[in-house]
Amino acid sequence: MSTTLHTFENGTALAEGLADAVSAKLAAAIEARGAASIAVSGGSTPKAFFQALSRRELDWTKVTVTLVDERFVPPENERSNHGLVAANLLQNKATAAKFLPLYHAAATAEDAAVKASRSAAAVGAPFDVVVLGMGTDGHTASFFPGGTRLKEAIDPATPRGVITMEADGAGEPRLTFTFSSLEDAGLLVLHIEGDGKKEVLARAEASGDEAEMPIRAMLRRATSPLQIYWAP
Ligand SMILES: O=C(O)[C@H](O)[C@@H](O)[C@H](O)[C@H](O)COP(=O)(O)O
Repeated sequence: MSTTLHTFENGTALAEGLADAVSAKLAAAIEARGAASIAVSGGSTPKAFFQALSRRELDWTKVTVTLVDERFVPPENERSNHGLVAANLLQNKATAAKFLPLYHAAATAEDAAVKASRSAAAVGAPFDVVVLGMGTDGHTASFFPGGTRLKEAIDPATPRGVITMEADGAGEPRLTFTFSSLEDAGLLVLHIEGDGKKEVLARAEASGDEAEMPIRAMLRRATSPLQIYWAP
């Protein structure tokens, strides 16, 4: 498994550079098979990237956008990643894209995960683009240290799909694609910003258990080369 570090002078330059790389990959997929798929992460980091990507000239009607993970809340909840993507990515040119939610108004997070797995089965196998984030605890997606189903989530033998996850620090129950759903994306990206996250990455790249810093599963075992995008 290989990683490549792409360093930018600031977040704005990174957002534009990442939007260029992602839109090129999506356009190539549309050219090759008439469709493209992208799974993005939530959190605070990706907002400027989403806004830059939303302005790129693409046949967005052929693009399916989904989430790497989601909090088990409806889109109108301020914690919703769907809400974040709707407000920042599904705008401008990208308004025409299809969105595939992970959250479903179901009795339990487990019921929602089953529905999300079913609807996602026809989309990402593999995804054309996956953009991961990373928490200061070394989690990515909803692969949290101490997570209820972490071992299952990062096990390469676990099938593609969406599973639930609960963990201290995760807030609500989470819905997350499994490692096997994400690690072979056509373009696999880790987007982090700030010196603090750079230090967390350095710790993750050192020796230690994947369970301690689950981003290590991607750094060590992803099939696709991991493109790390960083700005101070
Ligand atoms: O739902 C989420 O929170 C994300 O998918 C999560 O994995 C995120 O990428 C990291 O927590 C980093 O979040 P920040 O960008 O806010 O640091």
